[in-house]
Amino acid sequence: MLQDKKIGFIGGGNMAEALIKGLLAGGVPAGELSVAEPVAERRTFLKDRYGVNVSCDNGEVAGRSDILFLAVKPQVAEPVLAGLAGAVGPDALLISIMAGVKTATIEAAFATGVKVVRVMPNTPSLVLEGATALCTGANATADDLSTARRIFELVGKACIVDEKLIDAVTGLSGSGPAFVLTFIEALSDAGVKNGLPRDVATSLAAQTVYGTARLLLETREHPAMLREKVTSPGGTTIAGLHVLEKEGFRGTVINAVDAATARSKELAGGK
Ligand SMILES: NC(=O)C1=CN([C@@H]2O[C@H](COP(=O)(O)OP(=O)(O)OC[C@H]3O[C@@H](n4cnc5c(N)ncnc54)[C@H](OP(=O)(O)O)[C@@H]3O)[C@@H](O)[C@H]2O)C=CC1
Ligand SMILES: O=C(O)[C@@H]1CCC=N1
Repeated sequence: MLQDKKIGFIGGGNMAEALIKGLLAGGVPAGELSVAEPVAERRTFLKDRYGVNVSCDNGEVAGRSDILFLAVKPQVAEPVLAGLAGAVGPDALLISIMAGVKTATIEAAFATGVKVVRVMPNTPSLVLEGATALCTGANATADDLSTARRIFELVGKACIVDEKLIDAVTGLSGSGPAFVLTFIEALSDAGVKNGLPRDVATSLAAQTVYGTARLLLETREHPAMLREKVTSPGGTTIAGLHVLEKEGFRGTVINAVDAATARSKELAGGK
């Protein structure tokens, strides 16, 4: 039961907040959650908003956690892991959400046998609509993986993948919200260019993306089949689709996900 576990976070940033919100919504008592965060204003915010325990001491939070989230930027992984080495209990489960950082790198920083689950969530977890993929390191058990999966199912959808696919997940769904938001902003700009007020344009653009995603998920039809139902012969949609194809829209999207995936692989080297 998650309710019986003490859960800690190293780093109290955007993703930690999204997960805290989901855990609370899932019935985990605030008193069981602790966050180690260096910035005093951020600690005050998290304590006041969510009622969680806060500390500026990573070791203190690690020492009292059955499940410990590693939620700092990958660029500070090395010193943070080194600082935690003696503080993590022998049965603790480490759940890393750090982009690019391999389970083997985390395991190497701790005593032999440390249990690590590596996860790539995304920011819609904040509104319980996250998309997450998880994989295990060398020592985490099937039970550990299912505990971690249950946590991420509190904040959205979760699936299990091999660790070699986590960089691709990072490029697609980890970074994906930024790509989708850029698309929504562009749709809104286009509406404004054609005379719509900004608030109307942004609301129409966001609802169109949200509604289309739900249509796809709920009908389980192929995207091309659903697109066909929008596209009248000689109509407006085919005129727009022609421009997207001419301008290389699909190739650009594929290149963007490729670049994000490649960057995730680079982060493994600590760069
Ligand atoms: N944001 C996203 O969409 C996603 C992020 N991730 C991964 O999640 C992790 C966190 O990202 P995100 O929440 O966006 O980042 P944030 O910068 O919002 O959060 C990281 C937090 O950790 C704090 N911190 C810095 N150094 C330390 C330290 N030594 N000990 C404890 N805390 C420290 C930071 O403080 P300060 O601000 O002072 O540096 C900050 O508050 C990253 O590894 C990222 O790759 C994964 C999926 C999606
Ligand atoms: O931009 C990043 O590096 C992180 C990882 C995935 C989303 N944000």
